[in-house]
Amino acid sequence: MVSVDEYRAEIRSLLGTAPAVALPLLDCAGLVLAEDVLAGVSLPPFDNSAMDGYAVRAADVAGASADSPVELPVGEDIPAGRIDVPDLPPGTAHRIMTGAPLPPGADSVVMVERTDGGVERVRVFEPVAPGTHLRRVGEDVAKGTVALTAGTVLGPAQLGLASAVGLAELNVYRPLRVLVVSTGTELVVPPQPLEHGQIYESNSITLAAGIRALGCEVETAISTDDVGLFRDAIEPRVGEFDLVVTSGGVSAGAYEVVKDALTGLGVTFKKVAMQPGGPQGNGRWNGVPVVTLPGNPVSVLVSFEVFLRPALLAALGHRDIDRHRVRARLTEGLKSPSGRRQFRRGYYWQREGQVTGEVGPRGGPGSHLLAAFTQANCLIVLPEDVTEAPEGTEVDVLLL
Ligand SMILES: Nc1nc2c(c(=O)[nH]1)N[C@H]1C(S)=C(S)[C@@H](COP(=O)(O)OP(=O)(O)OC[C@H]3O[C@@H](n4cnc5c(N)ncnc54)[C@H](O)[C@@H]3O)O[C@H]1N2
Ligand code: MOO
Repeated sequence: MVSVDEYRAEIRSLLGTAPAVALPLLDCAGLVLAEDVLAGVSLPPFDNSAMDGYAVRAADVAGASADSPVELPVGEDIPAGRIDVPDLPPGTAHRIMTGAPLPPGADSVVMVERTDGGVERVRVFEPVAPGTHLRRVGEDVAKGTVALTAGTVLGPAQLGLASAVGLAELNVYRPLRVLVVSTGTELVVPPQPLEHGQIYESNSITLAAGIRALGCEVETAISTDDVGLFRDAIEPRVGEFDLVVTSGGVSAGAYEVVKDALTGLGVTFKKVAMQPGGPQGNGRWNGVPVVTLPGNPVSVLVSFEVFLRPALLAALGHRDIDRHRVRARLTEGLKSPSGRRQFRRGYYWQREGQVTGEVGPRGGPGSHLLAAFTQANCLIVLPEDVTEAPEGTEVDVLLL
């Protein structure tokens, strides 16, 4: 048996790191920047107005008040987008809009609300300090400096900034193309009718949804437990993918299609000291990384959480690959098999003012209890040397 930590490392090194690729900004959402981005322009690119109003010299309106306004002739209109910006002669104002370039000579902007809004001449009711309502060139980003560092996860703010500094594409770690294969002669794809002895297939949707949420591209396939049919259906497609993930057919019985088809082709099967998710396999099939998960739906989810999710995140360039881990007190006693790390589905909460949260199990240890998983918000971790954890025991909890 290999330990959970050894097997995690094995899957991580199997998946490696995806190559970098240039993608249009919107296709980069959720992906990780592969290299630093230098700002090709300053932000703001020029001194500009933060308000709709009048560009003035502060000295010209120094004595203004509601009772004795200062009246200035209005020279020109400077809407946002005007590129031939006229100078501001002393003793005059230009009408200016938010985002418009500050005319040379002006040192501040008076909001339109502090004036009579005049078009030919304007009466100003308040003085302004020099620099008021201005946004200075380079205040946000200076041209030539690093606007986004390699390793940044690209969300709305980061992609907006990339566009703001003039980029249409970014170099990101390429989303992996993953083939998810469910195996089992008993499997029926909804909404086909079900015979007694058959079940509806669910692992492919579980895995595809989990993998796609990380930013990968996913296709799914279903195979019976016939080794020949499995090889004929899947092998020709393997080369199109960066990773193949199978579920089912890896344990100890007869008709273990994945084990039977891939043993001797570069995939090795082993037992990991965990529950659920004990029977596992991985390797390369025609050079393509393959991870073979056990078939039980909860084993699939737990294996995804413990092995695949962190390895995929690392391959996609993420640094933060682990779920947040907190300590919590069990609200119910739990039993765990000796020598195995048990991951129980749980619900974690923290009362106001409480330092350590509380956690209660959702469903039993059975790896077929998929509905209970949907009620869970965490995995409770019971270490290898723990066989009994009474109510009140402090445990590690992985927040999902
Ligand atoms: N004699 C032993 N029997 C079993 C052992 C063992 O060590 N010795 N290990 C058990 C454990 S633990 C697990 S986990 C399973 C893993 O078995 P397989 O990977 O071979 O999975 P299957 O037998 O194909 O399926 C298990 C279970 O899950 C259902 N299943 C499979 N695929 C799907 C799917 N795509 N959607 C929904 N449900 C699926 C399948 O019908 C079975 O009920 O082996 C234990 N046995
Ligand atoms: O390891 Mo199996 O995944 O316990 O049910």
